[in-house]
Amino acid sequence: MKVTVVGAGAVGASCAEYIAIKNFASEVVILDIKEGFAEGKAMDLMQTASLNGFDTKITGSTNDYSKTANSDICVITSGIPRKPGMTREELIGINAGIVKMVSSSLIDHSPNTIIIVVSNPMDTMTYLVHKTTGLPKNRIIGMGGALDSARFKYRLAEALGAPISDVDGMVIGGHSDKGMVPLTRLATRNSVPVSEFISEERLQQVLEDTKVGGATLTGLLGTSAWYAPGAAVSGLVQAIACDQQKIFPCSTLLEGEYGLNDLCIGVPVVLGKNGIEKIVEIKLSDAEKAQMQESAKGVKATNALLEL
Ligand SMILES: NC(=O)c1ccc[n+]([C@@H]2O[C@H](COP(=O)([O-])OP(=O)(O)OC[C@H]3O[C@@H](n4cnc5c(N)ncnc54)[C@H](O)[C@@H]3O)[C@@H](O)[C@H]2O)c1
Ligand SMILES: O=C(O)C[C@H](O)C(=O)O
Repeated sequence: MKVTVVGAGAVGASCAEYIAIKNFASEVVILDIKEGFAEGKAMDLMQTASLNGFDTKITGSTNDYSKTANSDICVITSGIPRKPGMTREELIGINAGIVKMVSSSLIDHSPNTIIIVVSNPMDTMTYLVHKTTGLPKNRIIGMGGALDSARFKYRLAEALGAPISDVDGMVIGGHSDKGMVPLTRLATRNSVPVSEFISEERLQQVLEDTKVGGATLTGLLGTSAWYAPGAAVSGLVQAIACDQQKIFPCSTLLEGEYGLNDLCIGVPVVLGKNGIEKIVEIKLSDAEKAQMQESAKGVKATNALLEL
């Protein structure tokens, strides 16, 4: 199993590290445009192999896509991150050009690959990869919901005073400060609805904190987060590489599902060896449906800025 990660920055390196530590891939290639940067990150990571006990071979490449040839899975993290006070949508001007160029170069060398899009604004970048590559929809996956759900569980556990492993919950919708739809109605502590343990008001606070999870970290760090994003990507890569048939909320092209068309947005999907094996349509309440419609409006407004 060969995995390419484009972008050796904070998220790309974290993602490569988690993939290696989980020890399911034979090879990870990290590629970056900055001279020597990917090679340096790859060497540093390889020097953790004996310490962390993995056999995955990590190599770096300065913009040489021949090194990525025949990758089973490619992850796109190249592009600029936001700074405090910015929205993800403001990154479109620079990141669209980068993602377009990177996705075509990847496909030139790995025509059968599955692409995971991370660069922001992620839902729009995922849509752009569809328009650029024309790959079947099961082979283009946007990562956002897995991260947002992890943050939701973190906030739920905090509110409940419970261990995170006792908590389950999912965030669907757009990966944006306003567009996320944390499904509080379906969140549970060991199968019991969380509303049995905390007030509606506290749950609303959890929802609000979850939606601005990325912005909160950007304010603290001065740039956006990388550990949880890297871990979330590695979870998707592992589910595909190991044909786990697990459900994750991912951004995918909708063609009528959830009453939405012609956009990529986060919904639950089953991930396995073919990428997106199935879009899972769960029954939403009227309020949740309305939130999804609103979220889709936001994503479509950003998509409209693309020069296709
Ligand atoms: N979808 C998500 O949940 C999620 C989570 C975190 C970050 N992100 C996004 O991921 C992107 C990367 O974030 P980061 O913190 O790693 O940024 P970073 O600046 O640390 O790293 C980005 C890297 O991309 C490289 N790059 C730029 N243009 C390139 C090109 N044409 N080809 C190859 N490499 C190129 C840069 O040299 C840099 O090393 C940002 O757009 C950020 O908003 C998304
Ligand atoms: O918040 C960001 O800009 C980066 C990423 O989308 C995140 O949610 O951490």
